[in-house]
Amino acid sequence: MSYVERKSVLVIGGGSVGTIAALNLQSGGSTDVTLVLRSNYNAVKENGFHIDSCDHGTIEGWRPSIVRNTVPNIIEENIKPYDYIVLSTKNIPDIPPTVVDLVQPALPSTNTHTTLVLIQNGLNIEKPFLESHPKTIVLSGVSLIGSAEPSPGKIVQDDRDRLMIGPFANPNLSTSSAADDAAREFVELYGKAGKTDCKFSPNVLHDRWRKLVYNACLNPICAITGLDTGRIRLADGAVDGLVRPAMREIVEAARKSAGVELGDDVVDFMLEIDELWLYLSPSMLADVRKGSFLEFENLLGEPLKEGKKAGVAMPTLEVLYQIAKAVQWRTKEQRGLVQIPPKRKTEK
Ligand SMILES: NC(=O)C1=CN([C@@H]2O[C@H](COP(=O)(O)OP(=O)(O)OC[C@H]3O[C@@H](n4cnc5c(N)ncnc54)[C@H](OP(=O)(O)O)[C@@H]3O)[C@@H](O)[C@H]2O)C=CC1
Ligand SMILES: CC(C)(CO)C(=O)C(=O)O
Repeated sequence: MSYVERKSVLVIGGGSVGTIAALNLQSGGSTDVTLVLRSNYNAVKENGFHIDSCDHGTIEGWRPSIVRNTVPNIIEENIKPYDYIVLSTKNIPDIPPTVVDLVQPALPSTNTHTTLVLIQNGLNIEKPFLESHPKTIVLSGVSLIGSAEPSPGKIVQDDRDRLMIGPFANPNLSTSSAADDAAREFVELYGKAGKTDCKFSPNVLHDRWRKLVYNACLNPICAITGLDTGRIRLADGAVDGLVRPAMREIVEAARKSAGVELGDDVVDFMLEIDELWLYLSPSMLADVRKGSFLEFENLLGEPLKEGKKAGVAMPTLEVLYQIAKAVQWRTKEQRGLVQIPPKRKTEK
């Protein structure tokens, strides 16, 4: 009888993307998944997840092996280091806790066993971990899923899960072959149930810049205007006046700052990647509607910074960035994170 070693996976962030990741990993039958929840913890603990998925169908009352509302402290709780930690929270470096602080209890700085998988949008998201956890293999997960959590514990996935996994470059590791092996193994575990399209994709920088043509442009434009990707295509002049110029700036920034050639057709491709009649709300629009903080630094700020450093003129992205920052400030005020002087009448 052959013995197949089970893998332990900790998924931190059981929202729209993380729950589907946990479901794929658990359904494959070779992993034990622990899922860390926050605002939906009570709802899921009581009733499980209600999942309505174009890949998995409708599932009522789903739970992974373990559900908890804190990140395990593996030393204090005497837990064996996880084989993989998947981070699928929003990545919002301007709002505490940082992702490094969040993961730390389950991933000591000296870790060499656990592979960290970042299924998150944006650029330079691996950089803080390369400093805090120099010997940890960090994988990039670029996801093309369309998924939302309209109420706590209810996950609606209406666009197929396509996930590209590859290792982030890590100058602290002497060879890249262990990272390649970890990425390939994760792809196998994730796709084992046969419900998803998960691929090994070694050119992480290319994949991330390509996705930014969408996320740095449509996410903030939809979030700021309140229009989904179908309506923005129908709105008077918005595509030619706003979306295309923003997308072209990203294409140029990718070329000049990272040597990444995205090809002439990428703007049209990203504009039409969602069928118009899906009226898809990008995750940043969903966040504005929920009054949540925006992931604008990694999706917009980082590519803008890299492009400007390389001498690319990025006037559209600059304005989008400044507006997104003001929207973030509005949420900070609503949540009591900033204090303003009281309103006064003009003194005569
Ligand atoms: N949604 C989509 O279709 C797509 C999203 N992405 C990317 O995937 C990543 C995840 O996005 P998405 O799933 O949409 O986000 P969601 O907001 O739906 O889910 C994130 C989850 O992480 C939880 N979380 C956040 N911070 C913490 C914390 N400190 N401790 C514990 N839990 C925490 C949130 O809890 P709480 O509810 O309390 O905030 C929430 O449950 C993002 O980078 C996004 O850009 C990529 C492709 C498509
Ligand atoms: C556009 C989409 C849904 C791509 O899969 C995404 O990345 C997001 O909503 O942030």
